Amino acid sequence: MYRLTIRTSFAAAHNLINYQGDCENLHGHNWKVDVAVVANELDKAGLGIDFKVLKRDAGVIINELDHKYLNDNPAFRDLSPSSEHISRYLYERLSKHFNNDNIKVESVTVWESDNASACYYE
Ligand SMILES: Nc1nc2c(c(=O)[nH]1)N=C([C@H](O)[C@H](O)COP(=O)(O)OP(=O)(O)OP(=O)(O)O)CN2
Ligand SMILES: [Zn+2]
Repeated sequence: MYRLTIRTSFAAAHNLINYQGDCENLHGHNWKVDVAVVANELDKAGLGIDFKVLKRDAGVIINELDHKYLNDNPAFRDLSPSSEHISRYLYERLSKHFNNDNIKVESVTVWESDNASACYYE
C-alpha cells in the first residue's frame, strides 16, 4: 500500500456552538487541510494517483468553504463547526469523490493553527 498526502488550505469564519468561552464569538482561521489517500497499485508512471489530480479535485471541494461563514453551511446547521466536524465533513465529501477500487481516502487532518489539528479517519 502507498500513502499519498497533499496539503491545501482555506480561510473561513465560524463560531462554536454549545461552547462557553471566546470561541463562541465570531472569529476566523486560516485552516490547513492534509488529505491522505492510500493506493493499492501504481499506474505505468509509478503513481497511485497524480498529485495534480488529487490537489485539483480536493481543492474544488475544499474551496467551497473558502471565505465563507461555516455556520451557514447546511452541513453545520445543527453541528458546531469545530475542526473535528470539519475534518469529518471533508472526509465524507472527499471519499465520495475519490474512493474507487484502487484509491481510498484514509484521513483528513484539519489544522486550525500551527499547533492544533483534528483528524478524521475510519
Ligand atoms: N478540540 C477542539 N478544541 C477547540 C476547537 C476545535 O475545533 N476543536 N476550536 C476552538 C476555537 O475555534 C478557537 O478559535 C481556537 O481556540 P484556541 O485554541 O484558544 O486558539 P488560539 O489561536 O487562541 O490559541 P492560543 O494558542 O491560545 O493563542 C477552541 N477549541
Ligand atoms: Zn475557531
